[in-house]
Amino acid sequence: MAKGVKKLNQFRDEEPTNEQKYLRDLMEERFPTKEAVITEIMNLEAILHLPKATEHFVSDLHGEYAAFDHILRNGSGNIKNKITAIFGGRLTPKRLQNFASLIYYPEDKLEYKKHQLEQDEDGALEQWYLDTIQRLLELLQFVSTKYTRSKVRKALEPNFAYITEELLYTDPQVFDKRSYLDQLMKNLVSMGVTDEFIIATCYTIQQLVVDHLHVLGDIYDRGEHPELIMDRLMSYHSVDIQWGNHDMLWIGASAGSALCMLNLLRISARYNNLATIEDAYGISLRHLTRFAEENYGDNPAFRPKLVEGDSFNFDGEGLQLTQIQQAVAIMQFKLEIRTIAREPDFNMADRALLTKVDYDKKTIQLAGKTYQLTNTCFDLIDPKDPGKLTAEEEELISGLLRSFIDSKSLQRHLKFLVNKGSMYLCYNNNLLLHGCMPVTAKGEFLPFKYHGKEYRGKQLVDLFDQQVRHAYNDPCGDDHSAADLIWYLWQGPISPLFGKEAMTTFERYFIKDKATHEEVRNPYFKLRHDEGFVDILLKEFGLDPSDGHVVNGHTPVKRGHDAIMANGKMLVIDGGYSKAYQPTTGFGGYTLLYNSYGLQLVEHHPFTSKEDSIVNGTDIVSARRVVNHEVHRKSVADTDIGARLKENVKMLRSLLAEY
Ligand SMILES: O=P(O)(O)OC[C@H]1O[C@](O)(COP(=O)(O)O)[C@@H](O)[C@@H]1O
Ligand SMILES: [Mn+2]
Repeated sequence: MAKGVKKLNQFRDEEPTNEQKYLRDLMEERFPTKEAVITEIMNLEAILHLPKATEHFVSDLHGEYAAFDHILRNGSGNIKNKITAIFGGRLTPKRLQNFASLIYYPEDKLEYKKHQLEQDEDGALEQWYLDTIQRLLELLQFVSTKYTRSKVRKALEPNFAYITEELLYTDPQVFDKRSYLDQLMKNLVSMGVTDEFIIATCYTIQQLVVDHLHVLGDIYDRGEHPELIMDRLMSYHSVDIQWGNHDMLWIGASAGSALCMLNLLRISARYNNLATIEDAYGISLRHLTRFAEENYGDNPAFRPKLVEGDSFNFDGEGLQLTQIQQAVAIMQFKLEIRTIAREPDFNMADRALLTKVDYDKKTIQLAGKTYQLTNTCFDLIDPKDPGKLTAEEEELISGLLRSFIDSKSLQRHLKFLVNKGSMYLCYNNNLLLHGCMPVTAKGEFLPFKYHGKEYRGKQLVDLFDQQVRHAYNDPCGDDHSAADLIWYLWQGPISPLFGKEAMTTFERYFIKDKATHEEVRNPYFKLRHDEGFVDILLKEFGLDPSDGHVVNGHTPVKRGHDAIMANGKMLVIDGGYSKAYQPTTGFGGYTLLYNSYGLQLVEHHPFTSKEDSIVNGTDIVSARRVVNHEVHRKSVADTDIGARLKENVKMLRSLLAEY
């Protein structure tokens, strides 16, 4: 115990918990003198009065790295807002936009500018550098005002921290200081580091404009580069993730669920993204490809989906993908029978579809009706035991599963996804959840029976959260059940991440009647328009309905359809990044910003390209809508971090009383 500190505080009403005692001990060690305690109290009290920092919400990234990267760089339009706030009226709209794209893509924009202005003989480039540095400093100053100096320092590139602080905090109007500042600027030029300085400052501005990022799930599947998104998230300054149903497939594969792995392989073949698995994660698909080529032919139902820019030749690469998709789909349908049989709690016997097929007549019985099957590819199915894998399928699956578990690059990403992620998150009185909370038509939380106990509402998502971690951390355990539960999260009828009665993949491949393709949504999706229902949901998670919101991703919102529901308490922000879904949604999707003034929904145009932004200054923010405007501007004191700081202040005050 530090010198001069009396034995534990006698004046507290209640006996402190072990955790409180531990924290106090730590505090005593960190602040061993009265002066140190006073300084820290003053520091924390000052922080509590700063404006609340900006949170940025994105969702359903689906492997679309370039679009996601752009949205991070422009802070969903927040950088442009700040630029307009300072330079509006001083710069033309074109110059504002050019300056914005310098901040988004500093390296490329600098090259472009140099190339553009180098030929000018009257020193245009030099003037541009001078103006640009001045403007950057002005902007940096503006975006720093929300933070303590120490936080700003942490966001600076260490090599330029000293010089930036001098430039930032010295008043150039004071005459004596002016020559000092001029000298600093000259030094930047004479040492040939102006470009580095500009680049570093642009990234610092990006970092300060958005303090914290929430990713509401579905990072993986459908798009080309989920692995680049994961790398970007891993180096982002502050982020949390709520898992999506697609993310579950990847976590499940690494937790030893063959069924999850087969689903993700099937989707990867369908969207022509097997390169992610082979090149980014180093998992060889040679054996699978050979097996598929030997056993399957062309089949119109299994051809890969074309997105803009794709062109297939259906007797080459396209045929190979068609063969792989069939091979994997059939193994998937076989394994579904086994899993459904060994997990009676899942209550999914009606989805063991291969057991309902008449293999001679090529028909299936579904809900008492018989349907003709088309485009079948059932040669490797034993009609007497349709769940049985052939010896080669068996070997193929176990080899692939081993490779998923052994892939170091994949495990690096998934470990981060599991550790930074969760089923849901309560953050600053908002509930963040990818899909839904399964309910009855009356809005009562649906029970899920698991190993003899019933779970519903918050308890249910907590159960899933705990089991996902358990399965991921013990991928080779004998007990299948936690890994099976991850698959249940992908397509189970009471999965909060799926939110539909059944996934009709089989029907879409083999049955013409479109009525069988429909996936019936849980009543949650209707009820979430109702304010009373959203209030109940918030209360279930211990949040205050008068101030809280629920944020969901998962369901693409069509342009013109409202993403703001229940009197502004329910917000749905499926990003719409997925190129494959843009023809349906008609635009680039929504993101959300939450700053000290309130929440804003941001609408995006589909992303074109980085080059377009650099050369033409194209931005993708199309409109912003205020969800709510705080009557009193929110400060750090009103946030979760603020609540923790207040606790610390309380503890420090009691410590002070004892010195
Ligand atoms: O468009 P695809 O590739 O056929 O996938 C459709 C499947 O994806 C799902 O929509 C799930 O994905 P989302 O979470 O992106 O909605 C299923 O409900 C559906 O069966
Ligand atoms: Mn989803």
